[in-house]
Amino acid sequence: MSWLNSDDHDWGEAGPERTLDTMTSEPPASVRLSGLRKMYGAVRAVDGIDLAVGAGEIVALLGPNGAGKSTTIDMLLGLARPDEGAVTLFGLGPRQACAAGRVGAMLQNGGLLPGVSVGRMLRDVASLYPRALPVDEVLDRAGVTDLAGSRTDRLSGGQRQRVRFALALLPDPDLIVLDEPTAAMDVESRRAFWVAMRAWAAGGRTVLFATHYLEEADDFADRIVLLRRGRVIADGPTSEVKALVGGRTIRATVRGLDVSALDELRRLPGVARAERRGDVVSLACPDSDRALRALLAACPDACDIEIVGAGLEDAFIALTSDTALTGDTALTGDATPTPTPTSAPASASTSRR
Ligand SMILES: Nc1ncnc2c1ncn2[C@@H]1O[C@H](COP(=O)(O)OP(=O)(O)OP(=O)(O)O)[C@@H](O)[C@H]1O
Repeated sequence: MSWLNSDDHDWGEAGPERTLDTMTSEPPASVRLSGLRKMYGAVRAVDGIDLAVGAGEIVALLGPNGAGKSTTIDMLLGLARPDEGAVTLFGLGPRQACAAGRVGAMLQNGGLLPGVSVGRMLRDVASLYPRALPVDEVLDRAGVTDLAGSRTDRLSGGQRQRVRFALALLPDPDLIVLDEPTAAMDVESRRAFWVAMRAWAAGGRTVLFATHYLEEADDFADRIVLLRRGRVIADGPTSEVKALVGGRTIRATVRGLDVSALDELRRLPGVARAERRGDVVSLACPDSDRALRALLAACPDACDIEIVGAGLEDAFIALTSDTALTGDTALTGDATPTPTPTSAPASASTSRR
């Protein structure tokens, strides 16, 4: 794991910090980020992130390229120094928490010891932890028993990822942090990875992972934190993040619809946008009940009607697109209500900057 040879990042971590966690009798959060900022030259990679992740939560960090996910994870693990703000893991500084074996990490470019077998590397690394799982068990859990005798520098990209997963499990951590864990895996490996991950997390352990695979976040995470330009723009249960972009789509077959009739559908109450493909119209609806009543009144012959919830993909694009920032899109446009901390569901929060 990269922090094992991260001497170049040795910037003198302080002892346990006096955070809210350490000043109360509450058990400390698995992860607490307070006012984190990081600049690379003129680039604001991370621009004021506050985040608390409780024990047993599975949190997906989502965001477009360059949103600041990897930089956040690097600071969280003590691999990069924040310009401002603080990180605590279980009430400890990140390097202390990692050294104590409380944290396992799987990074995009985390190195593997070269020139040794996978089994040998795991045994060597295990000896560095105060309490490590037996190597055979880790190989089995990560599904890489067949790779135990393979040299680490002769693995494929997907195999390397699975071995990195084994390394992350090795200290029997309470928290696993994963940066795009399945990026190089084929479909079968990806499926097997998430099965193994679920089994591991079922014991109430905490998982924080960055991904571009929205389906993975939807399938696996309890909570989604959406980043854009180094800031948190939405944070809440998956279903609530989806709800932030305003509801549902109504699809119906309406025969003989011309352009002016489509314009009329766009103006129906409860409808934000209308599109047509052949005879099938799709209406994006912040208020689908109202929209359906209006559609049936306007087009009594409409048939094959279906109503579907907003997908995570829609939420992701709407919340992170450039136009979302300018305030003229589905997030803030005329027909779709702007999600704000008061209009958003109780436990979801958003901020627009
Ligand atoms: N070492 C670095 N030096 C200079 N700029 C950097 C460095 N690391 C990251 N950046 C910049 O900081 C910003 C955030 O990058 P980061 O890698 O954290 O984003 P990300 O959300 O992980 O992106 P991706 O999904 O593409 O991996 C980007 O603009 C990136 O170019």
